[in-house]
Amino acid sequence: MPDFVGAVDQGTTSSRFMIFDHDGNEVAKHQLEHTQYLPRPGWVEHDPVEIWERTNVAIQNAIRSAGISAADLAAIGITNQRETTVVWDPRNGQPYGNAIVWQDTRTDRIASALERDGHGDLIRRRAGLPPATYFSGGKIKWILENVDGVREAAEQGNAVFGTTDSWVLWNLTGGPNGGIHATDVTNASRTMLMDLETLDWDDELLEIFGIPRAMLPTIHPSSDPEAFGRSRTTRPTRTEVPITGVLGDQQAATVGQVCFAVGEAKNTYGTGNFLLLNTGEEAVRSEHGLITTVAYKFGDAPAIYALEGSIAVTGAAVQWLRDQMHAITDAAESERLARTVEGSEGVYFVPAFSGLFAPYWRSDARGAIVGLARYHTNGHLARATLESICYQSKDVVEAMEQDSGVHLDVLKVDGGVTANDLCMQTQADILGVPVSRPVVAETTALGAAYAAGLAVGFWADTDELREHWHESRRWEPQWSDEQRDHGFAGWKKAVERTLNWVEVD
Ligand SMILES: Nc1ncnc2c1ncn2[C@@H]1O[C@H](COP(=O)(O)OP(=O)(O)O)[C@@H](O)[C@H]1O
Ligand SMILES: O=P(O)(O)OC[C@H](O)CO
Repeated sequence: MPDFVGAVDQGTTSSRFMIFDHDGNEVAKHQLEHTQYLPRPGWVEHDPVEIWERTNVAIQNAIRSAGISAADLAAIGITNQRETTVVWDPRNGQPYGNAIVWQDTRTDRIASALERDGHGDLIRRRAGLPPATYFSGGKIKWILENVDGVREAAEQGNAVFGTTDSWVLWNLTGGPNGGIHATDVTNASRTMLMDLETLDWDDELLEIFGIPRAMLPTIHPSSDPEAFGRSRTTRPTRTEVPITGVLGDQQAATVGQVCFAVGEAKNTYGTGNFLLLNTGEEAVRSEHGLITTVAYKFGDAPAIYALEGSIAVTGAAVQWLRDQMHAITDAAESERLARTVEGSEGVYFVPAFSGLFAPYWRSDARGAIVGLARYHTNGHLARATLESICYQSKDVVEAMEQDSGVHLDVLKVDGGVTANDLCMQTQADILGVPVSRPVVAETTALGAAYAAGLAVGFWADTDELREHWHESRRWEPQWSDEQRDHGFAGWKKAVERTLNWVEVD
């Protein structure tokens, strides 16, 4: 058996390839950002060709920097930004336009029409999701209705859909020359088109959206020794490596954080925040604004479900400070700037750039900064930005505790923003529970590697994976209850101010 497992992490801001050893330690990594296209207010796009080319370069470079060859990889896993929708021509690999990213709100009218036409309950019941701009179904419908020739092409089998896992997998396994058009249950559970119980595309949902089944990838378990084929492009040796794990990035982080028992949860802080709570073999329905999703399915074992609190804009608010406001020059500077003041002193920033996701699901919300006086500085704005990440997480933790009855005694965290010490301390203060980060912070790629490695026997079982998890850092709450309650009440008031801002009907 080769000594390593590789993982593609095709994220919202970058694509990376990571190589792990048998103990789950990082051996090598190569990461490349891709362009964020913001052509109109509310629109967010990526160029699928750029994503694939950069992913491919990241794979080659990571293998080279590890000083190994592709033959040393026992398997490859793929994990990805979920929901982001690519439609392409399988005859030549040409996409029909840019990918519509999960944060994009152009489908707000489609989402509200689904509710108005009485389809909301069926979608919630069968797919576990509220009709929202976030999920892929509306994005596919938008492309079919707005991009010339795509509907006819789809009906003839010349336009296929995939989230970026499928796009990368198809290219990695040969593209127009026999590429495999597939996805896994976790990614399919983000489309509004899959029945959570049968784990297959649902004809009634496809009918509602007007999407031909022929466009859709085949759905497989997240960990499978055969279904995803072999990588044909892992140069320099061109050795074919089996691809045996595919799962959405938040589900992968759940696996990487070894949340294998009912009641275990993690919160990932990237472009957005995503808190997932393992609910076992039961697809628990939320009454407090969370969504029901597949956490993972390993081979023939039953699917494991999760309750998820998805937040659209967290690290992206830091990117906004950097790229749009030019208040900082890099993400880490947000911490230095925030430390120039003692606190946010009444300023709240609600970054509802894509409306509000969990637990509000309000596509009519837009961003707001409230509580400003002439006294305030960009230091307060930076504080309020970091606090917005933590207050939004508090909203979903509260919803999760109400839905599940599980009271978190510690919050396991990971993702780019967890490098921000002040933000993590603020999170512990606002939640009133300790926050804990593992040694391997790249839990997303690690989870994809675990799914791939389990399928080929590189790791025996989930008990073995548990042994790899070690805490690197813990933040203890320091605020008084009064301070915490006062701060959260202000946040709730600020959120109110953002609602009903745009017309979506
Ligand atoms: N030190 C930091 N402080 C605050 N935010 C940070 C810091 N470092 C990175 N980020 C944010 O983390 C995000 C990237 O995290 P990552 O986990 O790579 O995200 P993704 O998987 O969504 O691409 C960016 O939005 C960036 O603004
Ligand atoms: O790429 P990330 O880490 O921002 O994750 C994006 C989510 O998968 C969107 O649902």
